[in-house]
Amino acid sequence: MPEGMNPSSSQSLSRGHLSVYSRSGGSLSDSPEDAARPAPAPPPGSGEDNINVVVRVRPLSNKESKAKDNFVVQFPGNGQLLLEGAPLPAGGSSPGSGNATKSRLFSFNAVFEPGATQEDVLNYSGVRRLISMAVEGFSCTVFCYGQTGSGKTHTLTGPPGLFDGQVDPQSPDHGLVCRSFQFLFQQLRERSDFHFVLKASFLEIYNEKVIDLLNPGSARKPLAVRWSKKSRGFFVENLFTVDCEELDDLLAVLEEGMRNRSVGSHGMNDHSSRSHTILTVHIAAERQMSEDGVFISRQGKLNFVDLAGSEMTKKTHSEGKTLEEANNINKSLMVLGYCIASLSDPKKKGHIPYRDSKLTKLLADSLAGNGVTLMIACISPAKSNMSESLNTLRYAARAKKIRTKPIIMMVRKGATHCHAVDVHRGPVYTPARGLHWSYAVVPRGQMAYR
Ligand SMILES: Nc1ncnc2c1ncn2[C@@H]1O[C@H](COP(=O)(O)OP(=O)(O)OP(=O)(O)O)[C@@H](O)[C@H]1O
Repeated sequence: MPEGMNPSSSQSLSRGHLSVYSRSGGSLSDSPEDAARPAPAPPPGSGEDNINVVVRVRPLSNKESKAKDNFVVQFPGNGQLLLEGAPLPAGGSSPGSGNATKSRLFSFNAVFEPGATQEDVLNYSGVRRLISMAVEGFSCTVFCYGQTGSGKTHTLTGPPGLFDGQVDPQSPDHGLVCRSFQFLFQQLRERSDFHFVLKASFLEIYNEKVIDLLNPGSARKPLAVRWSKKSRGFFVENLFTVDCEELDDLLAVLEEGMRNRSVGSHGMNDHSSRSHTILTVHIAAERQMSEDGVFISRQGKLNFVDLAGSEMTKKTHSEGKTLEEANNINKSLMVLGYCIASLSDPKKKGHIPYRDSKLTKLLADSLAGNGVTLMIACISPAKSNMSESLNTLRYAARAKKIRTKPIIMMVRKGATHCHAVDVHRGPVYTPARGLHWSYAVVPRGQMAYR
């Protein structure tokens, strides 16, 4: 148990550490065995996928325990979470609702109780399936969302200090990123039918500026975010990408980025991320399709996004530089909130304000494009953080309604030329094999994920 956390708060939970909701045929809540299998095809005809959402509740911190803060979260099971005594909005329809409270029940793909380990999060959040899908050519994103000090960085990379000095890759404190890298290489070793090429990049968005965390020699010179007509998405110009042949190379990328990112201290977290970070692993899988030198290359992607936490500056006692950072963090999270609200409301079919922040430009494809996305909402169980936890859970519940259209991106390379094609997985009939799931290569622009 890392320093600063109250061990008794996790011991007080007797119902196990995980509460999983398994949709029939759903893609999350996988057992380790399920997740190790290749990602199954989505149901025929759907072509769409919901953003999967899990919640992690951290233990009470020592500070919260010392202040005799109450533990206000209950775990009824089945992916449900009950927030006790949440305030009703002032001016609500019920009489006297200004001071009134009500317990609120939420339902997610999985809920991790305070005693859940880092390994539990790898095994039961659905991230193993996401990695399998990235290997197959899908663009996959894991992002952590929540108030400052709620455990986002702890969940993705581990507790503070883990990357100072010599790093032990076997440390039980490692978060989802290091564990995912190990699982990814395990998957690649099992796929000898493809030749894989991995590249990684690591950036942060600090005060609305994109900084390359792998190229600090550039004196933190901000990079431009541009729109690519070809890929119909935003990208960061001149971002450093590193070839990663071995697991150690990916771990070196993680360590380097973690050392270079912006961290600060305020009233609610001594090691607070002052920026949003995005670590991306590009996974190109190439296979020779015919004797005459035609290759198919699948272009998968795995993004790990550690969002800076929303802050009530009164509570964090931010001032000067920390206040400027907090304002930028809150502003970009507000734009993200607008985007999530618009995307989750089927009546709002119009404009989504992606262009209003660098963060939403770079997350646009994960939120509503062709990607597969997992959101990990992190909350504190303390009564003093009730309204922030309620906000996070509302965001998370909204995000769960967003639907994306995952597709595999492939490039077909001939012996003398190379051109892009779109590839679909779906039912194909051949006399030899009958009806079976397979890939179909179609000219760009005639995409249909079936
Ligand atoms: N599940 C957990 N178990 C044990 N300790 C935890 C857990 N989650 C968070 N912590 C501890 O709580 C503290 C704050 O967590 P962390 O820095 O990850 O929060 P954060 O949400 O990333 O905050 P910020 O937005 O300010 O960066 C850290 O010391 C971390 O190790």
